[in-house]
Formats: sequence, structure tokens, C-alpha cells
Amino acid sequence: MAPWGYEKDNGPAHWHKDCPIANGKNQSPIDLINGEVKYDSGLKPLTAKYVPFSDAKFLNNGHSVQFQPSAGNGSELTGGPLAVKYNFEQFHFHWGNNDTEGSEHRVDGKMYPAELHFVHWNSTNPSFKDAVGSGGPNGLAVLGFFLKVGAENAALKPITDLIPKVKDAGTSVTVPSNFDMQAILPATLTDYYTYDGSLTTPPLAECVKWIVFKQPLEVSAAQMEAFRSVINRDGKPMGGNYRPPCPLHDRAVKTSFK
Ligand SMILES: NS(=O)(=O)/N=C1/NCCO1
Ligand SMILES: [Zn+2]
Repeated sequence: MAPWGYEKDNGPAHWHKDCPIANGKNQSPIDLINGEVKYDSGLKPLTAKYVPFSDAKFLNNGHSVQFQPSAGNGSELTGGPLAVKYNFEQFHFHWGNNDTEGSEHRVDGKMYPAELHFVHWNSTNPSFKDAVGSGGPNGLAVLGFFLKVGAENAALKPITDLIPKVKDAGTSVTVPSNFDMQAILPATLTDYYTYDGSLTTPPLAECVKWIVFKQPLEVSAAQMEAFRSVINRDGKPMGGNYRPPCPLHDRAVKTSFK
């Protein structure tokens, strides 16, 4: 199979051939149906502590644009549904070619124009790669933020301003060391959905504790257009780099809010 992507000949409907887990019972993303979720008063607040990175790249890997530090620096996620500390690994985006599509998770069937994923790995593993392969739903913790079009997002501006420099697949650029990743997050990480799922991209490993925030972040129309100018590995606009929702099967989606 040609490298996986989101086109007709290599998109999500093909992924099961290389990754049979694609048809598993704990796949992501899902449609978050408010009438079927269950409030869990035991869910604690989440704490994300992000330290500025001295050496991070912003890159186009052919299927997303991604902020990737060269090594860990003590940036970590704790609390919420998590039993241990998770180390920050990278963040990346999924988006559509228009404002009616683009997010991976949906809320009562509604898609947002984009979704931002902050990927973290369980610190009881020696590395990110081991955490992916560790088996079970606690290898990774991914924070999902919906993006909607509105005011300019000043915290994401240093990143969206770099997009023209990574327009083509395989390109990357160094991120200024004063980039403040913490500023992207809302002040308090409350009101989220959480469930056990998978990577939404191959290898689709069922190793993810998903934490999807109810409150979308805003980005400007210009910032959304920047994403839509990115080119994928096939030389086409990257927009549409989202996997459709997967069956919930017998999983429960819990919420930290009533
Ligand atoms: N969209 S996703 O599930 O975050 N996919 C990945 N792949 C590697 C880390 O996160
Ligand atoms: Zn993702």
C-alpha cells in the first residue's frame, strides 16, 4: 500500500490492510453524544505544566503539521483521569477545507473546523515508542481541543505564522525558544470528555486515554486559511486529514461536567 493518507486510494477505509486493529473495539475518534455520556464526580482537575523548549521544530510530515521538541524537558500532564505523570511528546492539528468539517471527534454529530492534539506518554515507560506499544489504554494521554473560527489566537500565532515555511511535505523550521506553549491552554482545564481509545492515525494502537475539552479554542479566519494552504505528501491540500468517527462498542464516555 502506498504510504497511508487521506486520499481515496490511501485513506481511512484502506488502513485496516496494514493495521487490522483499525476494526478493533477501542478505536478513535468517536462521536461524543451528550445523551450517552456519564458525569463522573471523581474526575479531578487536570494539570499541564509546559516548560519553554530551547530546541523544537515545527514540521510538515505529509499528513499533519506538528510541533516536536528534540527531547523532553520536564513538560508534563497529571491529574484528571490519569493515575501517573505523562511526559509531553508533541502537538499537531487536523483540519478541513471549509468551516463545516475538519475535527476528528464530533459532538452530537457536529464537526468543528479543526482539532488540536497534545500528545503525552506514560512516564512509567522508557520512551514514547514503548508507551505506544505498552498495551492497554494508559500508554498515551492525548488532549483534544476543538478549534472554531473567531478571534485571532495570539498564543497559536507564533505557530500559525510558521505555516508558510512548512507548506511542503518533509519541510521543518526551528521554533523560537520564547514560544509559550502553556499560553495555548485555557486557564483551567475543566469540562472535558474522557474515554479509552486509540491513535487516530496508523498504527491506530489502542493505547490512548483521550481527554477532549468541551470548550473550543478560537482561531481567526486567516489562521484557518494558513492551515488550508499546507500541501500533503501527494502534493494536494492537506485539509481533510481527519479520520471519521469509529463505533463506540461497549465503551463508556465520562465527563468532568454535568
Ligand atoms: N491523532 S493522534 O491520535 O494524536 N495520532 C498520533 N500519532 C502519534 C501520536 O499521536
Ligand atoms: Zn491527532
